[in-house]
Amino acid sequence: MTTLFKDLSKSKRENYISWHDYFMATAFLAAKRSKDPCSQVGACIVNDEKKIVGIGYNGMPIGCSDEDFPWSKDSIDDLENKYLYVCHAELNAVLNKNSADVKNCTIYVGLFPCNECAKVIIQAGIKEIIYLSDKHSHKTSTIASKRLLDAANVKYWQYMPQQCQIIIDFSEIDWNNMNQMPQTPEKHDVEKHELIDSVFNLNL
Ligand SMILES: O=c1ccn([C@H]2C[C@H](O)[C@@H](COP(=O)(O)O)O2)c(=O)[nH]1
Ligand SMILES: [Zn+2]
Repeated sequence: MTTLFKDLSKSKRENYISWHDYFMATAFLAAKRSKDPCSQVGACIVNDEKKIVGIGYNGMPIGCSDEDFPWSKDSIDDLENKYLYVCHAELNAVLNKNSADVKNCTIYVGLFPCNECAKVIIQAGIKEIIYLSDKHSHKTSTIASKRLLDAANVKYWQYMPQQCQIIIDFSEIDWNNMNQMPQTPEKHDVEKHELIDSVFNLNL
């Protein structure tokens, strides 16, 4: 008898995330590391093989403590505002690159790049910017940025994610399966077991 039903075990999952959502979500995940109380920005650089070659978020330079440098933005003393000190997400993503260069790459970023980042993007050879928010579009730094990017033929466009939320749920993992210890446990299996124990101890 021929079956009228599709064998689900043989079909691929349908609700996997798109490339654009994946790279933008990666930028957003990086932004979660930011200490900026007002704007957490993340950037993710991707090459033409869809490989991530750089990730960054806005933060104080190495050796400049997040505790000692200011995070405010409206002190009358410029030296007490973050702007003179913080490294922007795009700069960090380029500097953190794990490839020889980022020529012809695309950068995914939560906030439209400022003029300083536009210069870095252009000089690094990045050819496309995909951004979410343009909340500083009225600022001279954004207007100058667009002028630079237009002149240098760097494409930019605003992305609307296909899913408004992507939830990372660590408890989705198949703990039961991971818990099956082999007869002669390898070192990594013991570590896995310890991890499971510590997760359960945290009541996750
Ligand atoms: O191209 C950019 C522009 C800004 N940022 C960072 C720098 C600051 O930490 C915040 C902006 O702070 P506001 O309070 O929204 O002015 O965003 C960046 O990483 N890249
Ligand atoms: Zn910038």
